[in-house]
Amino acid sequence: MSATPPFPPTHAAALAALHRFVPEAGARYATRRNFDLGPGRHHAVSQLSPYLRHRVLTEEEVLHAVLARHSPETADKFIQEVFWRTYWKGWLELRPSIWQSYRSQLLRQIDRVQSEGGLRQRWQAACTGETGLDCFDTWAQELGRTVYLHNHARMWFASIWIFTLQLPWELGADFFLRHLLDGDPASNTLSWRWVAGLQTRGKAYVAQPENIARFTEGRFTPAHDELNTAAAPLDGPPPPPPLSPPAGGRMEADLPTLFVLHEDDLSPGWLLDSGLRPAGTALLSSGARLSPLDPAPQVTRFRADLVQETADRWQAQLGPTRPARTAGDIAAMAAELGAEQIVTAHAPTGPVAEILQELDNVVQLLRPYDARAWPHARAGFFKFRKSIPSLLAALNLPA
Ligand SMILES: Cc1cc2nc3c(=O)[nH]c(=O)nc-3n(C[C@H](O)[C@H](O)[C@H](O)COP(=O)(O)OP(=O)(O)OC[C@H]3O[C@@H](n4cnc5c(N)ncnc54)[C@H](O)[C@@H]3O)c2cc1C
Repeated sequence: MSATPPFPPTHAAALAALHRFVPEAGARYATRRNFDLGPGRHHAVSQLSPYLRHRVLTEEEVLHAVLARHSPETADKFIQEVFWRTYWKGWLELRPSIWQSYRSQLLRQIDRVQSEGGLRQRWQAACTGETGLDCFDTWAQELGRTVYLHNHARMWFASIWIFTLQLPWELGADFFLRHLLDGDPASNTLSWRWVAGLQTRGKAYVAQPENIARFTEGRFTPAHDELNTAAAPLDGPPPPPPLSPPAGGRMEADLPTLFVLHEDDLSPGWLLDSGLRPAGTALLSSGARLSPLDPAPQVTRFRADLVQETADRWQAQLGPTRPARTAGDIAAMAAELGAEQIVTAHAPTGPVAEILQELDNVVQLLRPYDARAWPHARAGFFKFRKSIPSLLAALNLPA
């Protein structure tokens, strides 16, 4: 197996991956998506998440491509999965305090790791894949090597981390965020909460040996006494009530403008089409703020490379460009250019949004797709799902 992950940081590679996968997005995806056959054999799923997460490809583009080939009924399962991403993002956008409390609990758990030797050893063994549990260790090492994990492996891994190894869920979410190329504040934090039983309160996801054996086609056959199969959900406070969805700002097309191209939205065509003519562009990648611990170098490099590649493709319309890591970098560039406004695509809850919040005069423009979808993310996915037909209808999909 190659040590090089199959995710070149380019739009062309993202499009090629989409076109390769589209024929599989119908019945085959529905029947095979839960099977994890191991690295190099994830052909039943799209592996588009590193590109979708950074919006090198947008959800709309992917839905368009799939529905040009399949009926909504045949591709129903795949469409729903794409909307899970949209839903989690909207849900966290309406409850940003969940991200803030995850971050502060993570700091607390990292302190514990430093002061409690036993916890530190168990955490290190889990991160390096040396717990003695064959399936878990293999997934930890696969993640380290390929910077991707199949969805089912993520569920089993998180469940074993929390219930069998009895490690704090925040440390597991952080381990994923630092190693996944698609590491995402919403999908990651809320999926870990869901496995733990904090998201759908009282209902945890507890990995079962038979399920692992079946969906790995016998690659792993953990014994019953190796896994804690009768675990109770973790206890925690109920989620706060939803806030109002973000309204999105309005730019003044005639003002001298600095554009911030950031890693949460790397498809700037819609902004340029709506009249944005920047005097210059700051290229914002927040890799270093992902975690108090060091992210995997592949993750920070992938993000920075994707931002740079996007800037190269749109170079003619961006003015002079320069990498930025902090609010101070952005403010300095705005001052040098004499910019009177800073315009950017709305950054959802997470490190990029935190950097932008440190600036005064930022206009964050909200994609119509997000503006339509996020208000439906007030409750569970079951309710959100009912709005999928109307959200699809708004996309002007092929007849
Ligand atoms: C504990 C845990 C942590 C996770 N952390 C992340 C994360 O940090 N970043 C991330 O992008 N996804 C995360 N997921 C969701 C999901 O596992 C990945 O999006 C999916 O495995 C990506 O692989 P794919 O592109 O081959 O998916 P496919 O099966 O081909 O699905 C197509 C697309 O639908 C979306 N999607 C599919 N499943 C989910 C899901 N369960 N939740 C949200 N969106 C989904 C993704 O955009 C994906 O690219 C996590 C899931 C779990 C259980």
